[in-house]
Amino acid sequence: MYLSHAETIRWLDGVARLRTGSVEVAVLPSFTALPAAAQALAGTAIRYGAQDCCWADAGPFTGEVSPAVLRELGCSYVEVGHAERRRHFGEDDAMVARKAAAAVAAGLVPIVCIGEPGRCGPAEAARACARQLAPVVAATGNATVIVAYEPVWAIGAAEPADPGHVLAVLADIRARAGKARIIYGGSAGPGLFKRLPGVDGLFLGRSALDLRGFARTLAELAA
Ligand SMILES: O=C[C@H](O)COP(=O)(O)O
Repeated sequence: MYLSHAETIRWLDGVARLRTGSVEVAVLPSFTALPAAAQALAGTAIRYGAQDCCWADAGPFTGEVSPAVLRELGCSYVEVGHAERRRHFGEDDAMVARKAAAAVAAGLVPIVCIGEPGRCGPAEAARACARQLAPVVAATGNATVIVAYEPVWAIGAAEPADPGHVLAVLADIRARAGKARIIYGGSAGPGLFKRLPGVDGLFLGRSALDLRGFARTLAELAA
């Protein structure tokens, strides 16, 4: 919710012109921009998805958005369990797991956000992530899932978490997450990827809104 609708459309047009090379790129704009994303990204390798979904495909859930409808709109991915959903909208680990399972059932790849709420050592952070991840693993089985490790305190911050911390927590997540790909988010941007060996990708927030910075990050992932 950083951009207006008109700004989002201009941003999507810019994203469509990015050189992605071998990097898999997906963007997750606001629900209202998904048809525009379909149009702007048609003919590119860039996929798109949503920032949340309901745990049900249809029924009496006023204001919610169905994962089946997201698929109908051409989404490949849907983010579930972002820290802001957990903090402002009361989403708990069980609800996030239900959403992830509903996404899988609808043919979407869930991007499941986990992360410790406050600054702490890697062992405590790994315990918090394990608690959040366990119901998701139980609910999604062998399905394709992406785990976005986002230390909550690093979201919207001046700097990402220290790479040593990230890599220590990531090792524990990887041991619990089966074949899921694990990406890092939280003030990620240019210069970070090479400092996180073994991370499968980055989850960009603010830095992706600057298309020149987005392009630099993409070039680093492609290198
Ligand atoms: O949704 C985006 C992530 O929470 C990261 O945001 P940020 O890169 O602006 O800190």
